[in-house]
Amino acid sequence: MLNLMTSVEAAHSDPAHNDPVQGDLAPTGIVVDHVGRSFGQVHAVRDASFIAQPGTVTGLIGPNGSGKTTLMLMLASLLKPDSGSIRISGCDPVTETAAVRSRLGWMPDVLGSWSSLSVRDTLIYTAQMYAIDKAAAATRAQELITLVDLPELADSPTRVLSRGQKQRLSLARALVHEPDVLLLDEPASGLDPVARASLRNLVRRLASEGKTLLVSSHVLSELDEMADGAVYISQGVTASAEALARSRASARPWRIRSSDVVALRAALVADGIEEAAIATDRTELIVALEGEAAASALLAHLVAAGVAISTFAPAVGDLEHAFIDLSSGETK
Ligand SMILES: Nc1ncnc2c1ncn2[C@@H]1O[C@H](COP(=O)(O)OP(=O)(O)OP(=O)(O)O)[C@@H](O)[C@H]1O
Repeated sequence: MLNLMTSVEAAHSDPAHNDPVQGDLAPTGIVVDHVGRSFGQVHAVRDASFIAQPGTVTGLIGPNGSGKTTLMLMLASLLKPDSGSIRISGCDPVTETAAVRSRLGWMPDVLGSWSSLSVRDTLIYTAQMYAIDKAAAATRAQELITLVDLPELADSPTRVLSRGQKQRLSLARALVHEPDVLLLDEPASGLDPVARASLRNLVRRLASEGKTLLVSSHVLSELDEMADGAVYISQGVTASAEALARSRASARPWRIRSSDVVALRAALVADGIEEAAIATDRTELIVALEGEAAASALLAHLVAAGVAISTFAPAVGDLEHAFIDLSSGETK
């Protein structure tokens, strides 16, 4: 199961959190400390703090308009924060822009591509922009074409690519210079199930190579499977450790299946769950339970009562639960 919110917890529970950059933490990965950015009267990001460690995948989740893209643009050195500080592999995107860009790969949610260039030439020219010589750029382009599975389209102009194929080219482009830190904005958008599975494998592989990945997505089940932790942002503010702890302990629906639904229902009622609080979803019963300990205790009681249980699992993933729970309340 996902180790929910470890990244943001690290930032909020660290004694040096008031200034994580000056604390004991090694200046690697991504360190965001009380960052804010407004556009006129619109406070797109008010107060964002978190740490994403090397070798991990961190999800960035939040409702529409909560500041995810603005935050990513600041991390990518494409937008200057009004307040706070950012470190990418120890470098400041504002004062050490070139160093940050050489260490960071950015996959935007929509690929701005040169439509008449081929996939291969797009990658070669991108590599050359990072001062990779032509021969090495051609070799790197071929490696990436294989990696993201675009061999048939390698020499076609990018304008013929489908949305999903453009996503794969965008990811390849972000990887051209072998960055330490990767920002992926909605990477699974437009991908079919097979391409999503290979994206997930690739993301995990990049993390196992020691890279730091920050992935924003609205497809929470997708993130649940690939992320080690997540940062939740709402109205430009990252969730506090207290809000996350409350969310983890709050009631969430569990799905229970038995070949004998009548016996299952009776056992749930005998365990103190009100009849009205038991929902039915086809062959399964759904009950709200507060935390893992309550779920373990109920399962033990049902088994001890002799009910044959074939499914006992959360009805929503960790991230979806946190998202729904945190969206319904204050984040700070
Ligand atoms: N250049 C800009 N000028 C004015 N307002 C902006 C600008 N960019 C973003 N905003 C506003 O800042 C807020 C945060 O936008 P942002 O795109 O960062 O959200 P998001 O979390 O990425 O949203 P979504 O999930 O819908 O992609 C929104 O209210 C948006 O309208």
